[in-house]
Amino acid sequence: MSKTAYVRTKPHLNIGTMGHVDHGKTTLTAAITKVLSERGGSSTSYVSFDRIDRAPEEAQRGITINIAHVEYETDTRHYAHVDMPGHADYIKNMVTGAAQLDGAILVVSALDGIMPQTAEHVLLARQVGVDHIVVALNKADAGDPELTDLVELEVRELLSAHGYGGDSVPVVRVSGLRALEGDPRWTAAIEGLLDAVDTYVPMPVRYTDAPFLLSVENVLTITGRGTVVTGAVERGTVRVGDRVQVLGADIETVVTGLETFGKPMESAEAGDNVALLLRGVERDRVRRGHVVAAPGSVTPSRRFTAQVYVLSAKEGGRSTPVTTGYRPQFYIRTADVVGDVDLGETAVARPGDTVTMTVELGRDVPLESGLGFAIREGGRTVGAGTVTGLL
Ligand SMILES: Nc1nc2c(ncn2[C@@H]2O[C@H](COP(=O)(O)OP(=O)(O)OP(=O)(O)O)[C@@H](O)[C@H]2O)c(=O)[nH]1
Ligand SMILES: [Mg+2]
Repeated sequence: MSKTAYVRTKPHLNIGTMGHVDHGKTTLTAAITKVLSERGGSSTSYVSFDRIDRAPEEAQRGITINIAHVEYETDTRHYAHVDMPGHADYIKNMVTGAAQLDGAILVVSALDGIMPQTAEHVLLARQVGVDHIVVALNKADAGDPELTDLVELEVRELLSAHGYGGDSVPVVRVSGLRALEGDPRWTAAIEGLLDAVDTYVPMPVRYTDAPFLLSVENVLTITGRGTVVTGAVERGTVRVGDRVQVLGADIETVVTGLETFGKPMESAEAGDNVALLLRGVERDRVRRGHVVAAPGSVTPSRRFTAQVYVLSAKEGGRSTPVTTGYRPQFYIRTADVVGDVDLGETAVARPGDTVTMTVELGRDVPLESGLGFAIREGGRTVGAGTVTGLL
């Protein structure tokens, strides 16, 4: 563990790259850190492509599987950036990662245009509450300008169709590859992209005064120190020495260490990406999807009413209706839980319908009105909903 403490000098935001497989998300992520690391006065370190795509399984298959986090700093902000997987199988990770995003960079290859996962990621971003998207039209070095114009129109239309105001969304033509090579035209384009992110993605409201809550994304063991959970602080503040409850594991313990990007910190607040060292907790007691919270501040439950949009077949959803007794997976914060659907008098929900339903989950999870979730079945997203009441 590094000894240099994290110093909060600029507002912190969580953003990430999303988009179809091979459109250049990881290359662009590396290019952003390179351009910023070479800019005077920035504390950003360059993170190479290989270090972002680093899990052994990823190198073998050449696709991003786990969500990689990098950090960088512009003149006005500190960003944690998740490089999200493009492959359809890894949407589950994407749901987890995107849930914490204040904004996203949608990467679209100027050569290929909109592909199935481009559309799916925009839809998911909407569902998990990402309100601001900036588009990187990547591979602009290789694309024909007129075709690139068409791709831009297409992307704006897609964004408008999902309520993102496609006419006003910044679309920046970039080349992650050429910027990594240091070509001045394309490093300038990366600067332009970052300016668009700085100005277009607003600083979100952070609920720092609320009781602490963090949904566990990952669990690790640090030899000699104990069990660490990682994730984004959803609300509140946590300090070293604070008592916390781990919902799902039924444990109450004390936070004995706090870190962000390998740097120790005294206190973490809403929006921060952190690792929490938990006293005396065995590694296998805690899992992704559990929630760490201020003791007594949340009560898990399993029955709720929800407003749900059932995706149409065109959006990658089902082609047949959903009926009472349907039993899909519910993705709530970082949890993935099976649930029974009761449609009451409606009885049938057709693809494309918005319906009210009652859900009974397979286990208790912290729920509250207004919480968003995704419904998945057989590896694809089939619905998106919001909790309207607890039963
Ligand atoms: N010409 C050109 N090629 C690029 C550019 N950016 C990326 N590529 C190439 O496109 C391929 C895919 O790039 P990645 O960065 O791995 O794409 P990705 O979106 O992260 O892919 P997944 O993580 O598997 O979804 C690689 O061969 C890159 O070298 C670019 O700006 N211009
Ligand atoms: Mg990648």
